[in-house]
Amino acid sequence: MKSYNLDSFRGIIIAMYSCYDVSGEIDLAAARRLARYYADSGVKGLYVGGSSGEGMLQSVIERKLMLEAVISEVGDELTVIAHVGAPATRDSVELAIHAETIGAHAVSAVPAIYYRLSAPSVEAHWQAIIDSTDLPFIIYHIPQTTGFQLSVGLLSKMAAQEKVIGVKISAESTFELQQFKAAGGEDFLVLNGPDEQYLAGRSIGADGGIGGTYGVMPELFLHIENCYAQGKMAEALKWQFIVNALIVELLSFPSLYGACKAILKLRGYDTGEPRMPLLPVAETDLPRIHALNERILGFAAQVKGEGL
Ligand SMILES: CC(=O)N[C@H](C=O)[C@@H](O)[C@H](O)[C@H](O)CO
Ligand SMILES: CC(=O)C(=O)O
Repeated sequence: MKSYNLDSFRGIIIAMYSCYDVSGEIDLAAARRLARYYADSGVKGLYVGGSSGEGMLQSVIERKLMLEAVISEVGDELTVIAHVGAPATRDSVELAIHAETIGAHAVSAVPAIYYRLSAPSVEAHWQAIIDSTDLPFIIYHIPQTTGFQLSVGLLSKMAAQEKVIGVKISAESTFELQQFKAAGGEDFLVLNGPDEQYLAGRSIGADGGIGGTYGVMPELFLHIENCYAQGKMAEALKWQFIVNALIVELLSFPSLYGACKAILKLRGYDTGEPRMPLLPVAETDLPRIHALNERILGFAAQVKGEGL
């Protein structure tokens, strides 16, 4: 049995976008405002500095600042998971220690990127992070970007440790998700990564999800989760399909994060542009962003009207 409160990690956790000012520097006030917006939306938590959070495009100091802004605003209300993955183990360890010092609820990390690493190397990397704090640790498995295939064997070995409470799986195989759940056991969390498969992942064993597009439509994912929890599968599926059409549109822009940030800006949350090499939305695409935002807001109002 894990001694951590696993329930605080079950549910909808937004992979939060980073906030920059006009010159591209971390914007602390904007980060606090965005975190507040999310806390008021009713989600369970925030995942800071991951893929959507552009942690890999920031310096160690910038990553600390972004996390500090979020924790100071919502650390008492939401579960805050600090993604500390970095190419160098020592940077990850520094970030993990900092996260613990300022009150993060868990740390998480991808395998060290860039080098093609062996499983023992990835294991040692993760172990150094785990050993550096008393915080629970969530593995971040995203082979399509890291190139590292996490085996069920290594997952099982990691999951046997008290501090390793779960895995966020962004691979698109729900079979793999189910195998990880089976290997980890009941008190090991499996968190769904691909937002397009939230309901599929949940149905086959995921305890919740961490996703980037949740950040522009938290109400819709909360609704899918509520429908699922109440056994209303047809309704849950209907909304997953609506969400998927929206995600397909989001993915049609030069960068997904640029599109999501442009939508947030329309709602009064200016988080700046994504960092290069991620592309912002072009001026000529703004009418399409506007229309997409209206559609999402319309669905959010509909869901609110339906209650549950
Ligand atoms: C690479 C990436 O950003 N993955 C996110 C997390 O796993 C997802 O939330 C996607 O943004 C989402 O599923 C859209 O494809
Ligand atoms: C974790 C995740 O979904 C992301 O960082 O985008």
